[in-house]
Amino acid sequence: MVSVAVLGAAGGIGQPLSLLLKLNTSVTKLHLYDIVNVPGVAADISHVATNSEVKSFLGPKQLADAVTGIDLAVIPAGVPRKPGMTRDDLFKINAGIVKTLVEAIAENSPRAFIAVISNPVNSTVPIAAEVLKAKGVFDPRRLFGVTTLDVVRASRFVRDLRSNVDAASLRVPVVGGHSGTTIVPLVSLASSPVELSESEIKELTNRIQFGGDEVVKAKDGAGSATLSMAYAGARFADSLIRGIKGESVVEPSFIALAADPAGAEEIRKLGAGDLEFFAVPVELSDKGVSRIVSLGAEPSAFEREAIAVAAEALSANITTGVNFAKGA
Ligand SMILES: NC(=O)C1=CN([C@@H]2O[C@H](COP(=O)(O)OP(=O)(O)OC[C@H]3O[C@@H](n4cnc5c(N)ncnc54)[C@H](O)[C@@H]3O)[C@@H](O)[C@H]2O)C=CC1
Ligand SMILES: O=C([O-])CC(=O)C(=O)O
Repeated sequence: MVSVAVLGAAGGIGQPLSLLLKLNTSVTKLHLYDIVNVPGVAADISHVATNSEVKSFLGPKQLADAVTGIDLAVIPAGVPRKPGMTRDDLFKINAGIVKTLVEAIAENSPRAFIAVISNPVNSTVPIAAEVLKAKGVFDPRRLFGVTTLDVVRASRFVRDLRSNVDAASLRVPVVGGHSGTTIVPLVSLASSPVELSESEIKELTNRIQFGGDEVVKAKDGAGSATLSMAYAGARFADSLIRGIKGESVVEPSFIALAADPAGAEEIRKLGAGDLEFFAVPVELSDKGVSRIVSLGAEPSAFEREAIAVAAEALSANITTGVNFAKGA
């Protein structure tokens, strides 16, 4: 019995993500919320022959009901990029949207897991944390920035370089944040060894860091990644759901490092310093983050340098989010 709400369900990500969640047999209730078009999306998805119940919630008056009695809220609400924009350019609009949605979750389902997709994730997750703190219900183990698309791209882009690699099973830990150089793939620590030259690793790292731009450019004004993001979001939601059901699952995610202060020490020493938030591999359970998983070995010198670069940019992004939420 797992109830999931998708907030922003009528959007480019929201629609295919909701469909994939309808196919997830662990989901028993699916609440679809948006400020436009969601009754049609919900009616359409509700005809898919799986056992879950789909309900539509339209507009701010139905927001409280949309997030009542839920175990997990997935948030892809907000505007996407157009060519020439950075993710940070989305802050002005998306910051307020995420704040409002998280306030509603805090008031109606304070124990729900929250998975934030809306960009800029490096700032929207700190906003969500501040909102939850202000409402007195912040549990760092239950708040997640969804960085799965970076992990998905890393596996797939390695496969583009080496056709003997299985993109579906290769796991590359990706740490840091979710924009440009804050995205740090640790190719040297992949789940199975990947033999690449130094220049290939540099190019691969750059491609993973700026993978979102490839899609923004190809869509030419019609938005950013939606289908691969729906896949990534559904995969992350499924990992959270498997955790809720008692399985132990490991996924990288952008979290508050307070979720596991002892486990965070390794990444702090590697360059995260005193940052409050960082993407790290986490083990999930019914409590959310059960621990930050050790990287298992030292990243390469190139990767350590990339972590230092990421930390500097992340610090500013986090402060922007915190200041917004505090009204500073
Ligand atoms: N974390 C990640 O890896 C990724 C994040 N994104 C981000 O996801 C967000 C959504 O992208 P798309 O689905 O392509 O955009 P979209 O514009 O197609 O859909 C956004 C949806 O949010 C809804 N919305 C707007 N304000 C809302 C509110 N106050 N409450 C509820 N719903 C609201 C809109 O009506 C629309 O249906 C963007 O911020 C984008 O940058 C996109 C790809 C990857
Ligand atoms: O690039 C964007 O704006 C959307 C995104 O976060 C991604 O595709 O990784």
